[in-house]
Amino acid sequence: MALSETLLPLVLSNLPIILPLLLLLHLALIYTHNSLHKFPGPLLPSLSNVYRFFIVLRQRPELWHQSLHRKYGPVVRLGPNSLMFSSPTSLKAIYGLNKGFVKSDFYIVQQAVVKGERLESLFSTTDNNFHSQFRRCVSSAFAMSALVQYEPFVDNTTKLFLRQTENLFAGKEEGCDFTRWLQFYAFDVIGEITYSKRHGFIENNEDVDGIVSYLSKLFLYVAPVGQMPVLDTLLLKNPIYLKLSQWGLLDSTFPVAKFARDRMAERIPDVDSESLLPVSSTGLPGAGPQQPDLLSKFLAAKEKRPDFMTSAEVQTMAVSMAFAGSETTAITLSAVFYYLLRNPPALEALRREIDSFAREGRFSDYETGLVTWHEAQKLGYLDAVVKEAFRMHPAPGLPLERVVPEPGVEIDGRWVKGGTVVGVSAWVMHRNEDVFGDGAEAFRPERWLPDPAKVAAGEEEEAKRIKNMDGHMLQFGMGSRTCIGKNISLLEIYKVVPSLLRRFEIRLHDPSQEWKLVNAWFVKQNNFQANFEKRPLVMPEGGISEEKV
Ligand code: HEM
Repeated sequence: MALSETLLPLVLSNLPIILPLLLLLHLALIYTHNSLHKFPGPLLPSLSNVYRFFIVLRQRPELWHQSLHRKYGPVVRLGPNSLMFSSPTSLKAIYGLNKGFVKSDFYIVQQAVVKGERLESLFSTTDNNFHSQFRRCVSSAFAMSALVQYEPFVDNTTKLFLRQTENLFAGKEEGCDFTRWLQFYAFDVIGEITYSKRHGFIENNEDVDGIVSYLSKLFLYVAPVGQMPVLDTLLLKNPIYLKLSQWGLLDSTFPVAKFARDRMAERIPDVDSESLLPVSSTGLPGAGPQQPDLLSKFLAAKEKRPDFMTSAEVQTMAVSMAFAGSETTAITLSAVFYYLLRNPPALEALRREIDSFAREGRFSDYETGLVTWHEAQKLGYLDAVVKEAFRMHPAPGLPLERVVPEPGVEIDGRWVKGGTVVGVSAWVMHRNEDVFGDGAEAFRPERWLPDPAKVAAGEEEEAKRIKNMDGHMLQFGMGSRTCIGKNISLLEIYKVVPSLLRRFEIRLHDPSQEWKLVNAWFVKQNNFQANFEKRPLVMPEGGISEEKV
């Protein structure tokens, strides 16, 4: 008798037992994958990424991450192949330079598709070699020393922003959707720094080409799908879609990419050094002072390294500026104002600082209220407020995932096998009381200032405490993949916050209303309505000198 004749009926008759056994075996293999069963964590997420997908879909995963660490300690198993850490030492182990970690597939979900091909950006590439070459090509455009060149662009947009805030919202009882208004500001500043041309959000007080809502929707997709990247190959990057895109039958180019393409077309026709210079905001070449903008620097990098930087890299870089630099800056600005309005003593202290600076005649502009980067550097309480807002509300709301290199590494004294996805969440790290002191849940800018009582006991200790806090801030990431646009965003934030406070009294439209957070990779605020009243500029006590007007 053939084996199949005896075995098949046996298997079939025992299916009700065999199937559950196979399922159990399968689950046991997942559970023990990479020996991750040795790490604490809830059972269901360790068996399938579906659990995490739904948590992120519900848009407040940072609360889940915080509660997991409270319950399980400094390392938690977050999925079949992923761990989340929270200790200060894990930061260096995971994000330290030259450790060989690469970004996880979460970032591949964020890659755009152009003509059926995935487009790797500086932000989304998972290839360390490609990344380091790319970063080297463009890094000088983002150096602190380049800021001086961008300040006139930020000034243009900020002055318009102040004017429009007065025209559109001052004295209006209905107030304004502050987060949205700050988003318009951030998009226009980035447009101006990148192309010397604003998109027109502030002028028109509208979401030009639906860019803001497109980006929001994209992040709502990226965040949950990034928990199960395989879904992306069934959804936005499915083979049919890729083919249609390759054949040109489907053009899903993001509106910012179209804007970038048009600006490049204006400059690329004859690429000599003259044509790399930007056209002015009016769009007329030669009108107004010419400053090098980011696009001109990316084009110059293309000239210098044609073997690496093609037009595609230039365009990707230009588009990344809007992708990575607008929402994140707007979120931070919203956080600064929300926490100030919710904490009147902090708002009062900042006003006092700005007003006495004005009374001493230390601002250069007493007409529009604009504050220069150089002046803002001298406002110590402003610095404390901005840092505290970054701490309380870091823009990235998910762990910054990295893949452990083979054969594995030791993190916090525990061996983690190669291939495991690990990460730290800024929302967890920033509330670590060992680093940030007691009451880390509360907004208290004073924690960033030397405590006068302790200074008496030795200034060095206080300086060390503050430096240590600085070293554990994760809002810009850490290590080789740290935010390249950090200086640009700081330039915007440190200028526009005091400028707005010089010009306006700002209050919450309805203090009984809390803002509503949506964590879709970046933690955006909704329901933040504010009212503006015009405020006379505080003048210097000794009168105003001619050149300061
Ligand atoms: C407050 C504002 C900003 C915040 C909170 C922020 C946050 C971040 C974070 C957390 C990362 C690292 C992501 C990771 O490791 O997974 C990053 C990378 C990056 N950011 Fe920003 N960012 C801000 C502003 C900007 C601006 C203004 C620009 C452009 C002008 C920009 C461009 C980039 C780019 C290109 C990268 C990728 C860098 C690399 O991988 O080498 N960001 N940003």
